[in-house]
Amino acid sequence: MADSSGPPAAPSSARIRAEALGVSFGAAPVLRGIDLTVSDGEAVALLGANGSGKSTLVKAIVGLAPITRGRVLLDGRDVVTQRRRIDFDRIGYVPQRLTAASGVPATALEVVASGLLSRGRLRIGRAGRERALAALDQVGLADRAGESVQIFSGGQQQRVLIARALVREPSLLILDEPLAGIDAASKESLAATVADLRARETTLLVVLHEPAELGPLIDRAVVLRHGRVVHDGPMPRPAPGHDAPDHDHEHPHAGATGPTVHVPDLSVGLPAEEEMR
Ligand SMILES: Nc1ncnc2c1ncn2[C@@H]1O[C@H](COP(=O)(O)OP(=O)(O)OP(=O)(O)O)[C@@H](O)[C@H]1O
Repeated sequence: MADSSGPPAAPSSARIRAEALGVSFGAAPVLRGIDLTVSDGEAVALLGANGSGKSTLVKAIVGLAPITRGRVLLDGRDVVTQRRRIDFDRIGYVPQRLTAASGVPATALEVVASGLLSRGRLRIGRAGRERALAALDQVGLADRAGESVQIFSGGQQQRVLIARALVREPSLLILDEPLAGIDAASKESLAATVADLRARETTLLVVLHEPAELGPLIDRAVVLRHGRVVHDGPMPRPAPGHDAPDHDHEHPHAGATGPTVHVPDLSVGLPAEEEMR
């Protein structure tokens, strides 16, 4: 069986481990030999220009992108060959640019409680509702629990979706651009949620658009460029001009306290953000 004859498990502290990971869509390689480790309790940001492969990498990590080379281990288990042995109940994933409003009228509480429906559990019950309310409280929306998500702003809907992931009390949470295109109040609330998760020692992998986002809450940044890791270390500090589309060079940062880092193009993708509005 693949489970018993598979390669040896990763060190126990590694929640996520990508080894020489390659993903291709048809003939087009999107990830080209990614090595990445996220250890237990770490908060790691994934950065890079539009199209560099960030979403594809997080999808591959949860087994939703076709792995053509290398492997991904979650808690030491291969996401392809040992998938059934991975405890996905403790792993939360919030994809990019979804809305919580599907066209079916549902309250925020109902959307969050739906995160508990799994393994044939078709009823939520009072305890489930209390957990859903607690998760909404974690994202600052407990007072809106009974309202329809259809009237929520994009940022509030994003917070509801994060609450739906949090209701299972995940010990590992993967967020794909949670701050993209959302209002200032929701950004502030999500930063507070992330601080709360850090206090609970939740392991985090968060795709971000700019290095400054969530800065002090992040332990390490991994920067992708054209499907490769070009930086894995302290959060880059882009100087003025670093967000120009053609900017890509190496130089020391005057007065920087941390090490000099290679800062690739981290340009903000305004069109993508506007899609959210
Ligand atoms: N299902 C797919 N089929 C074909 N190509 C895809 C698919 N998913 C992603 N790609 C391509 O892979 C490349 C990387 O896309 P990805 O969404 O991972 O980038 P990203 O870094 O997350 O970008 P953004 O910051 O704009 O979200 C893009 O060129 C994209 O068009």
